[in-house]
Amino acid sequence: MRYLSTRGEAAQLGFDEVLLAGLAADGGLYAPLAYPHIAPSDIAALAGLPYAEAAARLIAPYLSDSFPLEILREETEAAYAAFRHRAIAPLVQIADNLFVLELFHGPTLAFKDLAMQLLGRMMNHVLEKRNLRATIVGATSGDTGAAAIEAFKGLDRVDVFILFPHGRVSDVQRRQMTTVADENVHTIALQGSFDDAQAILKRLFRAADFRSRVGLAGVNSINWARVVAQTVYYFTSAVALGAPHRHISFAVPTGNFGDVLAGYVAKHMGLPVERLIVATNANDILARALASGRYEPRGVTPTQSPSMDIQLSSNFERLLFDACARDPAVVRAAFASLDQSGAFEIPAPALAAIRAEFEGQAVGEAETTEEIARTYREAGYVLDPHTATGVRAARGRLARDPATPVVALSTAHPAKFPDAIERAIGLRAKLPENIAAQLDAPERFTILENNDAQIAAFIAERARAARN
Ligand SMILES: Cc1ncc(COP(=O)(O)O)c(C=O)c1O
Ligand SMILES: N[C@@H](CCOP(=O)(O)O)C(=O)O
Repeated sequence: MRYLSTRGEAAQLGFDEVLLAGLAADGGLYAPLAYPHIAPSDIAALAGLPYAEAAARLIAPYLSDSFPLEILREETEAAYAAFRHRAIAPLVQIADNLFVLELFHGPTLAFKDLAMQLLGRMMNHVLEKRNLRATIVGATSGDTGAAAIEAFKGLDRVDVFILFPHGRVSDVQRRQMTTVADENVHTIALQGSFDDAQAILKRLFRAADFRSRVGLAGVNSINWARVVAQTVYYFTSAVALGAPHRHISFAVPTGNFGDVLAGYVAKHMGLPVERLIVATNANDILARALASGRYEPRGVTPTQSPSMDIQLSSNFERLLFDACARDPAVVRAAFASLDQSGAFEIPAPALAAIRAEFEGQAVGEAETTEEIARTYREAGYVLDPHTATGVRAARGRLARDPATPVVALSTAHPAKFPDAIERAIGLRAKLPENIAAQLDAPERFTILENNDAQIAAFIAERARAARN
């Protein structure tokens, strides 16, 4: 498989290069030349397979020769071996035709582990094969950072730098990142929002000198491998509910648009997906853009679902690219307009194509709290506040289409957000014991200003790859 940039001005690359490249040199995101087609009989054959085997079969068509199926199988098996649930991503029914897909049984209690545990192994494999070092820089609104640190800590070939918005992640999320003692892990509390952190990251990728000096690599959903690994649970959950013989809708708590994009990719690989419901919190740019056709960030509002406190959703660019018939000039014009005037209009045919597959719903703070309380009252099930936005949006969909099952992606364990849970149902969700114990270790992080030069200097000074 070869990959091209959404902005059309960077070289086409193979999978290994895309895995290490992160952002394309022209500022675009890599997308495969075509989505591989999985035949209905091959989808049906996923039923009953271990998650790791399903992952190997679905990811294999995206790779290059350096990853024969046997190596990929070893890596998927190792990636999911330590998950706390045998099914890896189990489904729980909470109402008629409404299912929660639990994606929080990995080591850091969020859906990021499902991709990151594999990405860490794949990246290490390519670095070893090429005898390279990498400097991973990641932006996080709370969960990607912990998952990346867990996946890459202690690896000799990698240094990890994570930028998180100072004071805007939950205590548990911050401690998951800052209590890790490994020397190759560096956490930066940025005086700014997640959007500021991601903007810095993208500018660092475009600084050619810095990029090559430190061997810059990215593990945000900028990295195509993250998106591909996230397609797997759409397949496994849909198959458990009767796909390919039945259509399924998915409601996805959305911020950077990586998770719901994976659902879209799964659909374009052949999975019968009825609707993709983009659930946002009060940071509702995606719901507004789907309704009005205008993509216009309005500044980030802090909420009880902090991981979704995002306005500039990186992966929307990949969707726009497809929706405008893969014309990179349209994508370049849209992002030039965003830079210059703070907004862009989605061209009418692209908007129609997007609306044919997606719908958006913004879920406010009071509704989120209400949803946690309602689901607990009616089903005895505790939702985390991110998942609650998805469940709320799923109920809206079911009111319009009661016949099609809706899977709401549960993106985090409720114990990561104990205050929100206590407010809603008066109970404090408990962390698994091994995780609670780790979080008591001393914290280690550096507060830095929202300033590219300062951050680049901090990274260059500490990155071992810069010293070779
Ligand atoms: C718990 C949680 N839910 C939802 C999201 C949103 O996912 P995405 O950024 O892929 O849209 C995130 C962050 O990515 C998250 O950490
Ligand atoms: N919500 C995310 C934001 C980054 O998303 P990513 O999927 O692009 O890594 C977080 O928790 O950090």
